[in-house]
Amino acid sequence: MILKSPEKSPEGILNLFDEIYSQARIFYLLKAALDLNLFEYLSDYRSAEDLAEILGANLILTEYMLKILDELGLVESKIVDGKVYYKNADITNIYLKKDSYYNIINPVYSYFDNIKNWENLVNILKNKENCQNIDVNNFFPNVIKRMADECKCWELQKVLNYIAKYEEFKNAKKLLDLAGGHGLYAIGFSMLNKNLKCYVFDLPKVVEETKKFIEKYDAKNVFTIAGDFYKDDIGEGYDIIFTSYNPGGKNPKIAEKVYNALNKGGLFINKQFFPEREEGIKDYINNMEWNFSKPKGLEKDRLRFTFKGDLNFNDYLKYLENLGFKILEVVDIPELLGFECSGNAKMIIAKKL
Ligand SMILES: C[S@@+](CC[C@H](N)C(=O)[O-])C[C@H]1O[C@@H](n2cnc3c(N)ncnc32)[C@H](O)[C@@H]1O
Repeated sequence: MILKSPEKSPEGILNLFDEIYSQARIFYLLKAALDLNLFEYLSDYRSAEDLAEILGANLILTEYMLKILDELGLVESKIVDGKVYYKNADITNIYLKKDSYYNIINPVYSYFDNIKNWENLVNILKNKENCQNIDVNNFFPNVIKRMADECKCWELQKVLNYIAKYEEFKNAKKLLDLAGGHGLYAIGFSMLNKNLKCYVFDLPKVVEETKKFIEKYDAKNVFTIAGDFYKDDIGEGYDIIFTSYNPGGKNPKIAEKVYNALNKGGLFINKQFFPEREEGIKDYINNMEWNFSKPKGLEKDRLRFTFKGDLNFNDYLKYLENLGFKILEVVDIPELLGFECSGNAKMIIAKKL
């Protein structure tokens, strides 16, 4: 055996592990940087010595960490008298510093939480029920805080400004944000149209959080309705029903409820993921993760962001038309945002005839 090579070289296997290991190391380096509040100290240029001292960290490791963060575009460097100084890049100041209104530190930490499931994958794989015993009422109050931080720094403004151009919006008096969670869309709509009364419908424990956002933004024309949209009445007489990333957003029964609750001539604006094809490893990983848990009260289907009873995109549009909607527009969300994001999100704008 010792004199005979195998038929194939180990290059493929070694490179695969090496590449993945490098990415994993960067992942944990970023976690350490955030755990140490490293970016909090780099608003202005500092040397590695200075930073190591502040953090109580090893100098050589701090130097390498800064070089890596520089390569990643999170800090920038300058050399003065042969000495290197580092400070945060602009995007780091905007998104990774605690005092920035737009910081997304909380959503970023969900990566560090979720990776624990992958460390525990054998157990998850062997637990054939794949059940985490949380229910929607306890799960969503945290999810929506993360989603508020995420949407408020780009998607929220893009969507609000897009919808504000509609005459139907300008003339609207009553809007429902169905499964509105944090309520930032409703709050934003109420700022764009001062004559509009906005209602955020969501689960009882979630609307307790919504109320905190309403108070924070001093939104006098935004109100909450606690309920379960599968079982409860969602109200009536709305000129606009908006809904975003709502588990019922591809469900025909919810579409019918929306139709009945809208005034004639009113708009149904539905922003959802329509993941219809699996196109490779990223989709497989995301869909695998989606199947790690099944919170009680959510009938998840196999693909990420899909639920039992959902219609696919084309059938959903046809269903809306059969109900009596005219599809005015379908907006491609990555196009609206100006960058690619996974999940094939679309915003359907339909008018009740
Ligand atoms: C993914 S979050 C979306 C939040 C917000 N619309 C956004 O786009 O950022 C889904 C929302 O649906 C709500 N939800 C889930 N099931 C619900 C139900 N049966 N009745 C009412 N709301 C529900 C959750 O509480 C949560 O606020």
